[in-house]
Amino acid sequence: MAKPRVHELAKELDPSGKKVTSKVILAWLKDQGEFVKAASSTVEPPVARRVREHFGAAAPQASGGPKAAPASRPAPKPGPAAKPAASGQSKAPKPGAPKAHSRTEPAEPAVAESAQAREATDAGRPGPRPSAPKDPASGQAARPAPAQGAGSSPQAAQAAAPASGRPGPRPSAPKPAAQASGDAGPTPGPRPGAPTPGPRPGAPRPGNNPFATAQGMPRPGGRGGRQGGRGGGPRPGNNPYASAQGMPRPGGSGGSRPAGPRPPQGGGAGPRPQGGPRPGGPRPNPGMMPGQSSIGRPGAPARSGSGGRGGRPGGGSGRPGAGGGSGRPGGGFGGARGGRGGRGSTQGAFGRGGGAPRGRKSKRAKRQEFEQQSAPSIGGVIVPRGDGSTPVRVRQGATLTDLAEKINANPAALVTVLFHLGEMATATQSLDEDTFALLGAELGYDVQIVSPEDEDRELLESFDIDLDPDQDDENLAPRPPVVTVMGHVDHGKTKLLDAIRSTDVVAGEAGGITQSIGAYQVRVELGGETRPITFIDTPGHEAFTAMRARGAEVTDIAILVVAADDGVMPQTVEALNHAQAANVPIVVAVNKIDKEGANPDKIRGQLTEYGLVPEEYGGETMFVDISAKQRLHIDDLLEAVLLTADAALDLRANPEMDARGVTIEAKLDKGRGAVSTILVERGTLRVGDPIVAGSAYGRVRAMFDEHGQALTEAGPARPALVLGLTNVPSAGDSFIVSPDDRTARQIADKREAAERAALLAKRRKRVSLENLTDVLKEGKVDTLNLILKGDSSGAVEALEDSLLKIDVGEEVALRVIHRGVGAITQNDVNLATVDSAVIIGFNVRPAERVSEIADREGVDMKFYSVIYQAIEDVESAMKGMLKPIYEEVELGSAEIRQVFRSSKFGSIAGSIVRSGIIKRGAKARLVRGGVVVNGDLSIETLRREKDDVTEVREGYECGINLGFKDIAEGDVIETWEMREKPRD
Ligand SMILES: Nc1nc2c(ncn2[C@@H]2O[C@H](COP(=O)(O)OP(=O)(O)OP(=O)(O)O)[C@@H](O)[C@H]2O)c(=O)[nH]1
Repeated sequence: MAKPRVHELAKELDPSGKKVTSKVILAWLKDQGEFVKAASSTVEPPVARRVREHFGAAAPQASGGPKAAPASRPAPKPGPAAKPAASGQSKAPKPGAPKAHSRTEPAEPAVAESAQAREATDAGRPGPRPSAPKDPASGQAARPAPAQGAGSSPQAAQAAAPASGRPGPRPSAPKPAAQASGDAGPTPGPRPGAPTPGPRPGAPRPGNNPFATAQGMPRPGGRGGRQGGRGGGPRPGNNPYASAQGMPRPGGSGGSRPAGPRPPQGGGAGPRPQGGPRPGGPRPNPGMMPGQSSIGRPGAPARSGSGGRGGRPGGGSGRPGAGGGSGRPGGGFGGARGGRGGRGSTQGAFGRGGGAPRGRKSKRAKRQEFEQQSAPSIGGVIVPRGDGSTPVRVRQGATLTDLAEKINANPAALVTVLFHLGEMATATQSLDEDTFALLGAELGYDVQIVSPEDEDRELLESFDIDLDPDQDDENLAPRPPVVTVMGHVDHGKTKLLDAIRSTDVVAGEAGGITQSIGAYQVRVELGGETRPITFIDTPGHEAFTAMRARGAEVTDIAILVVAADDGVMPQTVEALNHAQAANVPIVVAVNKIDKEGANPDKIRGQLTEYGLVPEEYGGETMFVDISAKQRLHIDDLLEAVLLTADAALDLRANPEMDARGVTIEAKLDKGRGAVSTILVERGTLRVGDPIVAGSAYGRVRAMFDEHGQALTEAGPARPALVLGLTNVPSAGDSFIVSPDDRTARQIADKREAAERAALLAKRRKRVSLENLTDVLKEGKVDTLNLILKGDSSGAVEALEDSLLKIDVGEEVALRVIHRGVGAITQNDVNLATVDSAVIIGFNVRPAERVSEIADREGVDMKFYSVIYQAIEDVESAMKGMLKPIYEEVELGSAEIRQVFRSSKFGSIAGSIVRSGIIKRGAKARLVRGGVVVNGDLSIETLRREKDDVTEVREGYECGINLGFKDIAEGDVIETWEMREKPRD
């Protein structure tokens, strides 16, 4: 619908052009605060409607014509009308009646109805209108302000107001003249703060300017009385749909203040506007926002129900203007809305909308209050409290944030609580079990750390991998026993294992056991049948216990070696204790019976004291006298092993399932990558199977047995060398065949994350408030943190064991914070940076660019190829006696681009110098994939083109002869020289 122009409206309203001229309308509109410039200006439909209402009523009257028609009246607000009706005044229209007026429509019928409405409204309009008395003299002033709220349609006012003797008849009907003069605005409704609806300032209200951005925006407060006619509702501007219109104005006492709490207005004289928020009205709430409240709240009376209140005569109510209840008194727009509200739609929606949130908020607030009341306050923070035994499961290496998530607390609050308990930790720092226990006890939770085994089990279960052994008899088949040899130092364990290896009845066919793969199988003749026995090739209970500590209980039977010439020694006892603790049956090998002074009976007697009673003494333990050196009675020993297994154990496993087992040993091989010796416990491992071992995963590329023979499959208790893992697992890591490669990778990743978290938990510095002072005081007391990297897990373990045996008194402690197989990585350097650790590389070198990072971070890296040197250095360093006589100074490195074989010179490395200088005669090492292939080389010859040179600089190509054949493209030649370094 096109927007009408002012002159069109004038013509429409008064075709004669005598009274209602464009000028008059313009003046009125300006007075109303509308932004209109000239007669040709368009006005928004709601404004046009108000013009029609105003002049539609006024013009005819003025002209003496019929009050007709075009009037599109504001909704006469049924509510107030209803009340008067109920009060018995005349034939008040029913609540619904005003509806007829709520439409902008020319209505002859409206005239008739409006009479009723008038009466009703007037009757119900108790309040003196402060603004009204202004100019009663007009004679036409009987017509009340159009803004008188619900019940006060202009028409009604016209007819009834003067006669009704209302206390404050409001001469609101602005006389055209007055309007024209601009000093007596129609002021549809007074406002509380503006009892006198004063003349409007001349400034046009921008609400009618479609380009104005500030329509209806807060206006400075000085406009108090101006818009009284708008009743309590905020002025909606000229756009009925603009949500931003009619925003509350700061300090504005103007009538547009929609629903804010107002001071009570006294008695009937109160200038309270119609429809304005009631003094005792609602507190501000979202529902009172302009645009909502203006309709929902002030307009509320428009509803038939609440209209009663709105229309209640002012007597005693102190709400003089309450009759207006509509809140949208004069505004045609508001009235129209009010009319809808009268049907309960808009009003209801907005009205409820205003109230509900308040209710919800209140509930929430109450709940929060309740929760806070029930929470303990420790260190001034609020933390939810458990009932003392509420179980909370957290993984190893969990942080306060993890715990906070489980108990629905704020991590920062937990940090505070912990601090008050004397422990300092950040929210994201991994904590150990004790700390969680402490915190849990304080807060009423039973914090349980999920054990690594449980965690792993849960992890595998999450991938639908069930670790429970198959107990179904039908599926089980006998398997060989797995045997570990234990005993005191030098009692002949290694010798015995060698002797056993040579007894393999089929070794001859396969060429004997050619390589040590960490475990091997021998076949033994017993009772006419050939039976295999699997031996773990790492003697000693340390390895056995280390495996157990990792959850790998692979050993079925232990052979306890005791030298007959020596007797039971401390480690003999330790070993038998470990075996007994693991419920592993023991077969005693009384060794060195060939030696003079050997007394096997003495051994039997001694061991009886430890619960190992020989069969010949009526016990259950088999003792076999042997000589490992002379390979005497080895068969008897193996037979005893089998007999013990048969007697004491049920060695069966299901070979028809996906394989599971344990990694016995693993290392990084120069040419073959990660090489792991695994022992299958159940099922059958086949080439091609995707497997995951600890945090290593991959596909079985190839398998070999201890004879170097390729295997296509390995059944229960079968040790095998496996190629194909992407990285090196740790000894004792269990392995499983996974459904697919992807699952294998995911499991490995998750295990790695768990390991990292556990490691972080372990290396948390245990500094507490109690011991902080001590630690500071003992500044000289330090811990030497070490990170060990080596080319095989065995080497790393050996190095660690040896290092930890170093005893340098109580002043200095040594801690291995990380160990691993393979090149030194950036992660290692990062860890060393955090914990001020020294990195020890045994036969390994840093990965690419890692030296640089270590240099930058000031991380010390030491490289060794002989264990005792490492031990010596560390020991000296700890004793403060390490005199750095020489230090290795890197000279430069070259990458081999091509290898030339010459019968005369051997292998020549066609290389390019990558960094520094390569000098003839310098010491060199050959590095392949981060692993030192040979660390004891030197640059024997150095050539540029065909010339012998003494040095070649970075970026140049050269030919290098290392005097070493096994060189390959991609290898790196690192050179260094030893320089004396003064001890600082
Ligand atoms: N006469 C004699 N000597 C033996 C016998 N068994 C081992 N030895 C010797 O005892 C010494 C130690 O033997 P190992 O097999 O290295 O003993 P071990 O228990 O493995 O020693 P550690 O690895 O140090 O724990 C070696 O010199 C062997 O030659 C034996 O039956 N008779």
